[in-house]
Amino acid sequence: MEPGPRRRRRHSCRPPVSVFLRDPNSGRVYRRGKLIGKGAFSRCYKLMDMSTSAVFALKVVPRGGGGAGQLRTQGKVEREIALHSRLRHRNIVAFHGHFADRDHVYMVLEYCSRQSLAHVLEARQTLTEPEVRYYLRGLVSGLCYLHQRRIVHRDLKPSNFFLNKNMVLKIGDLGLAARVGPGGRCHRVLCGTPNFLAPEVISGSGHSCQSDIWALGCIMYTALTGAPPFTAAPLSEMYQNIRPGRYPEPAHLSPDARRLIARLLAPDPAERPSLDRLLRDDFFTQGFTPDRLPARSCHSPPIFTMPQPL
Ligand SMILES: CC[C@@H]1C(=O)N(C)c2cncnc2N1C1CCCC1
Repeated sequence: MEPGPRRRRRHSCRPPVSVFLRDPNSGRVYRRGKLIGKGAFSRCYKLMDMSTSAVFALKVVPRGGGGAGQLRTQGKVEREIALHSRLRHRNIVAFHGHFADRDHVYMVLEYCSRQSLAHVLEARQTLTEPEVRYYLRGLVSGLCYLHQRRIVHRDLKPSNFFLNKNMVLKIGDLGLAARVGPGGRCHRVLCGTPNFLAPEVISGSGHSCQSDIWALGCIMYTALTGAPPFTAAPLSEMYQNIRPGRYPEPAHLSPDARRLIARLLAPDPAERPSLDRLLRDDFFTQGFTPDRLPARSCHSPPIFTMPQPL
């Protein structure tokens, strides 16, 4: 009997995630809540600590039954845990613990009840300049912490910027993050298609802190105009626009915003501002930055009442 064609493993035959989970390292018992999302390699759930009722986000990665793809996923997960578990910063998603059983690897992460900046952009299309200053300030602060530890994120994009109930921005998903070598570059092959690829990454010189800063430029442009700077299809045409840093001039933005975007999207990585120079740019110093945002700004433009001079 000829063996039939090997059936590709369908996702449906993934082992189930039990409702009660015990972290053997801490002894904590958690109750798994509803599924809040599915990625290519992971499923995410709401999670409650049974003894404190504290709520977390659980990221579950199945342990493969062998096979090349699984080995890569295992290495990837271990690297993400090794990197994320050592980080602690207000604008980085808190890592509360990890454990594994026969079928899965579990990561207990900070729960962000207002989802991500991608959801805000989906609801609002564009943000006001004060809101963009607010989000960029949190982003720059978290990114500074990563870059000081020689870690490049490599996949900065709105869906990786989570928002907690107080609208504090938290950089998450360090699955593609990597330590940069002494030359300040990371050449590890990227097993994901990052959104905002910098010219030097396309030309194969590898990721650096400056390629994260290019991504900030793409995010600032997208949040202010409602569309990414480089969108052409096919990919080859988009790359032809990225290399020289050619994007549609956002005419209706303020001159300070246009100038900062042009600096961040400089084709030469050495010309892009460093993170601390970024916060001293006129865009930040000449404009009002709110200390916090109202939750309603997730779906409608906030009205900032300036403190009136007495
Ligand atoms: C757990 C995965 C991811 C995440 O990393 N965090 C911190 C998070 C924190 N809070 C809510 N959701 C979070 N997510 C979502 C779940 C579905 C897609 C991404």
